[in-house]
Amino acid sequence: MTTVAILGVGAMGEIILSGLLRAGWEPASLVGAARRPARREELASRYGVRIEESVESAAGGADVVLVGVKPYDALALLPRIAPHLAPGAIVISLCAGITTAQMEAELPDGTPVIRVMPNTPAQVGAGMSVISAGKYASDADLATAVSLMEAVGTAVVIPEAHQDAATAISGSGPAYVFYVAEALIDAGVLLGLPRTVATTLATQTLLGSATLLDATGEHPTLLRERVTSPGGTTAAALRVLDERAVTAAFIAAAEACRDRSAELGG
Ligand SMILES: NC(=O)C1=CN([C@@H]2O[C@H](COP(=O)(O)OP(=O)(O)OC[C@H]3O[C@@H](n4cnc5c(N)ncnc54)[C@H](OP(=O)(O)O)[C@@H]3O)[C@@H](O)[C@H]2O)C=CC1
Ligand SMILES: O=C(O)[C@@H]1CCC=N1
Repeated sequence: MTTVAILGVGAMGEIILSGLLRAGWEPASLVGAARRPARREELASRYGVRIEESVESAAGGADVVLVGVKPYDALALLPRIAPHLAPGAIVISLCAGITTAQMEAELPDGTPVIRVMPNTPAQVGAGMSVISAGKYASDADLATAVSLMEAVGTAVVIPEAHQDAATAISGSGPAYVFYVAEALIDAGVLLGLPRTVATTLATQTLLGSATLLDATGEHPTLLRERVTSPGGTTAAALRVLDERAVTAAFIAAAEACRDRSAELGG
């Protein structure tokens, strides 16, 4: 049984914890570390998992150590856990921007380090994780990380140079989608729909469209054209989105996200 320690059980750490349990992982194979007593009690009673105060004792003995603290806390945490790592333990960072080389520099020589950028749909088994190996991680270590993240969704291995770009698309991407969902719901309410109805319509439209895109493998342009009847309603709406430069706004937002990720690492 692979044992996993999650250091920093905040938003993302809790999602991975709950996602692994949902995927059938044994509570005994998981341990978390959280600083606040109330948070430790909350997590332990919600998940039946051991939650330690100390990152050192949570990391000690684990096969996989997941670093789920904020990027600017991560590098200070690694020297603390370094003396407690089990031989062969893999350190997996979830932190935006922090490079495997930066982490390796804070850990004993030869420690296998893997960088993962997950996303929040992992909570429901629909996550998207992008994974890059550090210089000491073997193919077997990489396979362990892939199989861990596949328990909570889809996982792909990418060159580390693409991690900041991937963060701009899949890591932060759910926030853009929820932003669109909020906009559609508010638009529906403005047009007179009850909020519950607007919410159902927006949610199912996002879900159905993503499922269609995935299931058919068709290009989104073709799928969009199929919605757009000549002289009809969709063309009228899309003209407004183009006039407001929505595509350009998404590109600029992704660039800002990528740059912030690089800055967090720098
Ligand atoms: N949220 C997301 O969608 C994604 C986040 N990530 C990455 O995940 C990481 C966490 O982000 P997120 O979950 O959003 O942030 P949160 O602030 O929700 O979580 C960070 C957690 O780490 C805890 N923490 C910090 N230092 C320690 C310590 N020494 N011992 C124990 N716990 C500690 C914090 O505890 P306390 O509450 O006491 O401060 C907090 O609960 C980041 O590096 C981020 O880049 C990656 C992909 C997606
Ligand atoms: O906002 C953030 O910094 C984190 C990383 C990717 C998603 N959330």
